[in-house]
Amino acid sequence: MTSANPLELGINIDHVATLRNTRGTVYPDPIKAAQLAEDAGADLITLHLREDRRHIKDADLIALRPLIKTRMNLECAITPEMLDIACKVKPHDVCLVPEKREEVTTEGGLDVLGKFELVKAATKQLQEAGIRVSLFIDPVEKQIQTAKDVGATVVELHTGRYADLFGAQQEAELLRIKKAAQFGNGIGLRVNAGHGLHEGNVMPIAGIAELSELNIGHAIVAEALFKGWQQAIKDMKALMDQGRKAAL
Ligand SMILES: CC(=O)[C@@H](O)[C@H](O)COP(=O)(O)O
Ligand SMILES: NCC(=O)COP(=O)(O)O
Repeated sequence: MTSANPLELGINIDHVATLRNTRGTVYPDPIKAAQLAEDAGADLITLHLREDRRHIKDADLIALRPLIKTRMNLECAITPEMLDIACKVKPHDVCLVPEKREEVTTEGGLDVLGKFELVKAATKQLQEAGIRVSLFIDPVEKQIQTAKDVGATVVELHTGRYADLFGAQQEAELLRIKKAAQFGNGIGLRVNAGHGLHEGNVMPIAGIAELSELNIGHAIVAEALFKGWQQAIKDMKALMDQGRKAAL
């Protein structure tokens, strides 16, 4: 029997801020969402400070940092501005993600291979500030190995393609993610996963014993509209536990 890594749930609060920003009100408050999420069992809070600030604002990040009881995982692009902000705010983790202004949401993983020196320098700068660095990458062994080569200790596998597929194609992508997680674990990396996960597709991903953390946001905010924020988080945790147990 495979001994599984404990599986943690990171709640991404980006789209609480999206709803707030639609009218420029102060509600719903992403800070309150983060605190309620932690009380409901979230193991960490993830937030993505995008260059265009379409949802999370600098003020959200700064206000939340001292209030975090679990762990803050800041997602950001590799730019001097973002690295400077990260080194000032000092979240527990930074997950470096690719970013294009015109994208609706993150479309793919970071090309660590193609941006080796840039990623290596950013990783070093963040680690020297005491921040653990994760790289958001596609489930590709060469990208995982290169993540290790640039000094990252964590990778987050992009599950967006898995989320968009169905049937045999989704099964094939699930196997690709599983093999990537096994490879990453095998070379000593902490392997996380995220993007596009929801109640209907999370269990098979949770069943991958080599994964340590799932970051989920959009679908939780959506479910919260019908069952409430904390119930949506508790239900997702329960599905993750079921998925993990079913695979052992
Ligand atoms: C990196 C990732 O998949 C998400 O965490 C990211 O935050 C998606 O961007 P939006 O939250 O802007 O959709
Ligand atoms: N890194 C993935 C994440 O934080 C949340 O992605 P999503 O669930 O909002 O698609």
